[in-house]
Formats: sequence, C-alpha cells, structure tokens
Amino acid sequence: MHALRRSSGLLGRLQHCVAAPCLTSVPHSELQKRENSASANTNYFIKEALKELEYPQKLQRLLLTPQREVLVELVITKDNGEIETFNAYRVQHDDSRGPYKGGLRYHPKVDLDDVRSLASLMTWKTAVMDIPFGGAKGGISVDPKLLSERELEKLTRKLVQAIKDTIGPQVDIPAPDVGSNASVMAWFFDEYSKFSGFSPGVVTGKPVHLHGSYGREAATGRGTVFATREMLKATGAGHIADKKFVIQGFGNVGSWAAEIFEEHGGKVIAVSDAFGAVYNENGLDIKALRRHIADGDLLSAFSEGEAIDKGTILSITCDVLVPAAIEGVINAETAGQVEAKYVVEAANGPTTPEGDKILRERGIIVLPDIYTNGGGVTVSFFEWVQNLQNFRWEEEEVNKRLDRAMTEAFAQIWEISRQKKLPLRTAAFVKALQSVTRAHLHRGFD
Ligand SMILES: NC(=O)C1=CN([C@@H]2O[C@H](COP(=O)(O)OP(=O)(O)OC[C@H]3O[C@@H](n4cnc5c(N)ncnc54)[C@H](O)[C@@H]3O)[C@@H](O)[C@H]2O)C=CC1
Ligand SMILES: O=C(O)CCC(=O)C(=O)O
Repeated sequence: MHALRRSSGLLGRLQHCVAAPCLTSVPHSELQKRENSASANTNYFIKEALKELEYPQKLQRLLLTPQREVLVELVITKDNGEIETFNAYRVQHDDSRGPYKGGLRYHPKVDLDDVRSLASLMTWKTAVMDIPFGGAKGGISVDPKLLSERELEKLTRKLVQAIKDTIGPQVDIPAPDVGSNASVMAWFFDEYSKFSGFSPGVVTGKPVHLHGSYGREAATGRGTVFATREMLKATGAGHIADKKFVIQGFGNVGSWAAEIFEEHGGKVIAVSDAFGAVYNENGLDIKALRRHIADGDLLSAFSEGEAIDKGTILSITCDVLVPAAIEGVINAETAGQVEAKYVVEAANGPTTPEGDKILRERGIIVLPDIYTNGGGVTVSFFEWVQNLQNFRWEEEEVNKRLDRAMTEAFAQIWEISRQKKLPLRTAAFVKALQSVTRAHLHRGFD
C-alpha cells in the first residue's frame, strides 16, 4: 500500500475514512473459540496481512465483506417419487479484478459460513495468481453419494434455474470443487444455455470433448507439484526427487498431485481418503492405486501397501505433508503431531489460525492454499479464454503456461516474504490485498 500511496495517491479518494491503527492480534484464547468458523479463520489470516498494510478501516471492511450472498432452496422429485429439498448457496465476494470465479461444492456439511470463507479465498487466490477474475464460491448441502446420477443432474439443473440471473460468462463462472466434477459442469452449461443461448464460458472444468480444456482435470494437483518444486528450491531443500510425501485426500487434487509427485521422482509413502489410509515406506505405486480406486475398491484394501488408521495420516514422518481434502484438519489438537518439514496446502483452508501458529513455532514451513492450489483456477482461466475464442490449446501449451504462472507467483510471494520477513501465507495475502485494493481504487466507488 505504501507503494500505491506514493505512486498514485489514489487512497486520497478514501480520505473521508479515518486512517486506522493496525488491527490488533486476536488473543490465543479467542483463536481457540473461533476454530469452528471457517470464515473467521479466513478473516484472521487476511487481518494478519492487513496489519502490514495499514489500510483505512472502511477499506478493510470493503475487502473483508462479500458483495452478494444468494441462498436458494432446491426441490427435486427423487427416483422413488418422494420430494426432497436442499439448501444451496452462491457467495460473490469481490469482482474488482474481473468476473466472479470459483467452484461449486456438493457436500453435506456445506453451509453459508463455509461458502463465505471459500468465496473470499477465491478473491485472494485469483489475485495471487494474477488472473483477471474475482472470487466467488457456491455449494449445495447434499451428500452426492446418496443421490442417483439422474437425481444429481436434476439438482444441478435446479441450481442453474435458481441462480441463472446472477451468473454468466462475464459475470460469475462456477467450476468443480469437492463432490462435483466435469459431468456436473456439463449439465450446468447445458441448462444455462437453454436460457441464454450457447454459453460454454459460463462454467469451467467441463469434459474435454464438451468445450473443456486439456489439463484442467489435473491442473490443481499439477500446480501443487510446481509450487512444491519452487518452494523446495527457494528454501535450499533440493528437489522433489529425493523427498517423501504424505497426502490427505485422494480425490481429484490429491490423486493427481500424488501421480505427478511420483512422475518427478518423489516417494508418496502414505495417502488417505474419507474411508481409510494406506502406507508403504518404499513409496506407493500411485498409478496402480488410482486404477484400484477407479475399479471401486477401498483405498485401504490396496495390496501393495499396509492399511493404517486414517486418523494417523498427519503424524507420519515425511518431508512434505499435503492436506488435499477438507478444512480445519491442522488445528490446535493436531498441529503438534505433524512430523513434516513442509506443509503444502492443496486443500482450501486446511489449517486453522491456531494450527498455523503451532506449525510456525515448530519451524514447519507452510505453503498457503491461496497460492498452492491456484493451478486449478489458472487453467480454468485458460479454459474460459479458449471458450471465448472458440479455439483449443494443446495440453503441452496449457501445462507450460501453468508452470510459468506458478513459478512467477511463487517468486513474488517469496520476495515479499523475504523483504518483509513474513511467513509465506501472510506474504501471499499482502500481494493479493495490494492487487485487489489497486483495482478498487482505480475503478472508483461512485
Ligand atoms: N478440484 C479443484 O480443482 C480444486 C480443489 N481445491 C480444494 O482441494 C480440496 C480437495 O478437492 P477435490 O480433490 O476437488 O475434491 P474431491 O471430492 O475430488 O476429493 C476429496 C477427497 O478428500 C477425501 N476426504 C474427505 N474427508 C476426508 C477426511 N476426513 N480425511 C481424509 N480424506 C478425506 C475424500 O474421500 C476424497 O478422496 C478441497 O479443499 C477443494 O476445495 C482447490 C482448488 C481447486
Ligand atoms: O477453477 C475454478 O474456477 C475454481 C476452483 C476452486 O473452486 C478453487 O480454487 O477453490
């Protein structure tokens, strides 16, 4: 912000705002009380970075507050003829840098607070990655495993009918997240196109044969590997090739990250999912494990590894621990058990403020979510660009551009971290806050 003030004086537009003192740190006991609120956790991290920037209070409020929250009730007739209702949400956090962008989560625990937190993370992620989007997130409170494919399709089409006036290729562009996938995106695109004409750019993460992009499915995992490579290099720890990895979550992000770590010569010694965990100290054969899961078998039944308690996954000794599942898993209770040198946050919000503090005190370096998993939305941006151009890029081109984006974003975060002596998370938020603030001030408020 000091740079901004010097270069343009745009903050003058906010002169009616009384310059605020730095936000004070939230006391330890408060952190523990708030551990269950995802949005409070996200706001805590943002406020840590705001302390470095000394923005006026009103500007801080603008940056923290979502611009629009949509709550709808979806009703479907199930295959057995019964009626069922579901709560659905779309939170649009900030569009100062471009159309709102962010995934759709289908999970029984989705609620407004969750979606609010995830929408905010998207704003900072798109800014960290320097792609011209804002931040949003959506979700339906549903266990997709309990619905038939036909029911899931109906539910997705109902969601589009309910929110179609608040989304669009130049307004808000959803994508897959936990529990949703390319098929869900295909239904979404089809339903939206019934109202607005052919609109592949309304969602990303579509099937490749239906205006999707090569490389999007693997992009978040691949980006995680590029991010890890840069971090290991910068910290003098060497290469992926001689490192041991443990991964929590073996869905889209976790399984692709595992496969690509393995391709780079890394040893993935343990992985878990919602049902179990498997361990092999010599490294799991990830391609074989993915085939095993694709056949519908349990992770823990993989014969080339030892089934272990999934509750122990975070405490396995390794070089790099990759949470790639859900929020809040590294917290006041578990952070002390982590036996890794690095935590690479492929999931959104896997570490609570209390957990983060404990890792920091123990000298464990954390690569933050708003950078680490930014490969997904980066390739979503590439997909959107291809849709607007009615043109397809080769996978090699997509992956090369992804690599460049991850490398450049890391270099900038690393530089801020070094110059200001900040943890990587705070440095990433500083970079993102500066970029979003600059956009707001240049666009104006009236
Ligand atoms: N799909 C994407 O492109 C992106 C996803 N993310 C984030 O990455 C994380 C994972 O997302 P996806 O892989 O897409 O979801 P997914 O639905 O494909 O997979 C989630 C995985 O986590 C596992 N899981 C759930 N609860 C667990 C628990 N308690 N312990 C261990 N494993 C558990 C599930 O069994 C599954 O293997 C989420 O935080 C998501 O927001 C972030 C950026 C983009
Ligand atoms: O690909 C996208 O647009 C967003 C993916 C997402 O939801 C995320 O990065 O958390």
